[in-house]
Amino acid sequence: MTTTIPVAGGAFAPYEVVVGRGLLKTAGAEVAALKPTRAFIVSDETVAAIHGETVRASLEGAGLATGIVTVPAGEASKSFEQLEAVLDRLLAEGLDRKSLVVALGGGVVGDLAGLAAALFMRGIDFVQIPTTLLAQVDSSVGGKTAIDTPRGKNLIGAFHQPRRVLADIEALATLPVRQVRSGWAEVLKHGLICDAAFFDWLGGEGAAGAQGDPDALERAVIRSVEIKAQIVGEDEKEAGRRALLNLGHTFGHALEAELAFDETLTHGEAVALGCAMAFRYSARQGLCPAVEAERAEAGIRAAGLPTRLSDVAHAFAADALIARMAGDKKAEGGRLTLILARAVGDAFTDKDVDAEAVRAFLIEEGAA
Ligand SMILES: NC(=O)c1ccc[n+]([C@@H]2O[C@H](COP(=O)([O-])OP(=O)(O)OC[C@H]3O[C@@H](n4cnc5c(N)ncnc54)[C@H](O)[C@@H]3O)[C@@H](O)[C@H]2O)c1
Ligand SMILES: O=C(O)C(=O)C[C@@H](O)[C@H](O)[C@H](O)COP(=O)(O)O
Ligand SMILES: [Zn+2]
Repeated sequence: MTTTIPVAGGAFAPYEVVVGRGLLKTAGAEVAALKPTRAFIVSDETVAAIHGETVRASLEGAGLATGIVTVPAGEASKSFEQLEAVLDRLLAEGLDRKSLVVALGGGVVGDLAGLAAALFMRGIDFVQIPTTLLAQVDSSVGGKTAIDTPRGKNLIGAFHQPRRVLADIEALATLPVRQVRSGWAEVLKHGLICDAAFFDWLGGEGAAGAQGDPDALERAVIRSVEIKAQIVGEDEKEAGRRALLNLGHTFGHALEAELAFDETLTHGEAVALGCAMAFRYSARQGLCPAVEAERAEAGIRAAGLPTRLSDVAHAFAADALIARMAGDKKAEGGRLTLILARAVGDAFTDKDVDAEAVRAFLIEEGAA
């Protein structure tokens, strides 16, 4: 059985996210229905070795000319160097404007391949086949594509929506447990933003999902995609409500950048810690009851995710973190923007954050 979730709102061509089992094997027919001249796979070395042949055979079986380009696994591949390598390969392969890119992998591959598709001949179609939980619940939906630079996270990118998203729950069976938990962080984020009942389910009946239980994972993917689809349908380019999806990211991206995007923290772990910090900061500023910040932190920690700077083996400096946060894409005219909360399930955007209050908070949190 599959579940189909529409992503629509008028600002872009509508598309569907299909969630189900065995979708890697049937991807060929789904892609062929879009009638491309070719369907070229972009993946990373790890995913290509596990799932590449299934998808390649499915595309070929559906009569599509195909091929595959891979990048090394990991965040470091969201780089100018790998973007250039992928684009050069697409050119060398002779793809045309009616060719289609198939992004097969986690958020790194989706963001990189999506940006390559946005740039190739000024924009060609792409299909997302997300193989991590994080990519299924978040990065494959909504059209944000990007690479990092040493100056910060996702600073070079484009909005480019996929034509279709195929989220195969069976693909998650090979995912390391650390990566399952990492994706769970973005799932928890969706509950923290706007669905307190979902957040409580994730910590109760649904908690097995964080350990890889496929039924709980499927429900978590479906509800997450419903939440994200509704928000991006209203606000594709983050003029307003979409910024809520950045809960935990202003802190989280600053931590990732300070760690030079190494493996100390995955993106999901940084977001988990960032969400706990956003709730504690909200409580400190009197915007949210302390008990709600404790509820948020307990739910995140119960899933085995970090909630405190002391959980990370690195000495962070408050000023360095603030400088990173000032370079965040949400900052306007030098003012920090943070996504804060009144309670679990009730996040809001604060565009006028006092940097001195954040500095004091970071020092209370253990930054130097
Ligand atoms: N565009 C967006 O809206 C958006 C949203 C959230 C996150 N992101 C981005 O996504 C990235 C993180 O994505 P991620 O967490 O998927 O990381 P990732 O793509 O690096 O994947 C994590 C690891 O899992 C491996 N892997 C992937 N699928 C596998 C499978 N089925 N079996 C075994 N191993 C598998 C990968 O090779 C990699 O080593 C970050 O760069 C983040 O900024 C983007
Ligand atoms: O889709 C969005 O909008 C999000 O903010 C989702 C985030 O989980 C994701 O990490 C996104 O890439 C962050 O966007 P950025 O604009 O802060 O780079
Ligand atoms: Zn994220």
